[in-house]
Amino acid sequence: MPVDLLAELMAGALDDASARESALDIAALEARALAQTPALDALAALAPAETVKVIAEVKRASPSRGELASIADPAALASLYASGGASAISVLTEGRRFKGSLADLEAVRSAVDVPVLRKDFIGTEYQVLEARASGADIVLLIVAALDQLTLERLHAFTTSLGMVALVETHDAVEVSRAVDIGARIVGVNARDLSTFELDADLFGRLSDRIPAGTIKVAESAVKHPADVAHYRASGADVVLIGEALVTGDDPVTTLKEFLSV
Ligand SMILES: O=P(O)(O)OC[C@@H](O)[C@@H](O)c1c[nH]c2ccccc12
Repeated sequence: MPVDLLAELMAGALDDASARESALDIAALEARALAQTPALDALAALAPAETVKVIAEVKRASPSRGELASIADPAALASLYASGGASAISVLTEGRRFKGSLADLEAVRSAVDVPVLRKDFIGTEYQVLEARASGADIVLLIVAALDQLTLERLHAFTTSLGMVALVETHDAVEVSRAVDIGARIVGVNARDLSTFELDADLFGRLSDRIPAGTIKVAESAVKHPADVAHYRASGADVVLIGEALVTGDDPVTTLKEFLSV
């Protein structure tokens, strides 16, 4: 039986969050979250427009691709992304396999004035509060990693904090589960998080199942401008790009090329 990598990533992220919780309890964390400047309006920032939008990701490594970039200064990279025209910045905060942290998220938050996404394996209210306390405006909720009641509860909790969730799917059943909880932003990840296989046509096959009025995000597998054009032609409002931006020499130019398809 193949090891379920998504389950492993989720279990690791939950363990790490429990360790942080023994140093800062949920009441103290909540106080920090509520003391933050209110979340930015990510629905407005990512709203469908005449041209495609990009969420640019700060990503040092991944389990499927290994080391990608050292990124000594995530704030500086995020500023470049914003100046290149990114509509939001995604920050991987998972430490074990993606080599990110909440400190990265905080650094990015103070460097840019576009919405910031906490990209992690989120399964508890504690992690959602951490996102807000570190300045996130958007959190990732991965449908495949959550049972429907938990998904619904975390989605409602995210909204109650003034944030919005990017609800990530990978098949038709998951898209209907996202729609059922009233997701306003639905992502389709071309990468299967259990096997890491890529399917760049998956977004196109699922796109029509996402109702009008929902922001449609195509995630992963963009290497060239033609890949952005492909997602756009299949109905993507927003494309989420990591590897191609962190491994290229010049993220601003790369981003501009992606945005001009
Ligand atoms: O580096 P890429 O292929 O451009 O992919 C970015 C992003 O879609 C990917 O990092 C991602 C999408 N969903 C996730 C969930 C967890 C961790 C990572 C991800």
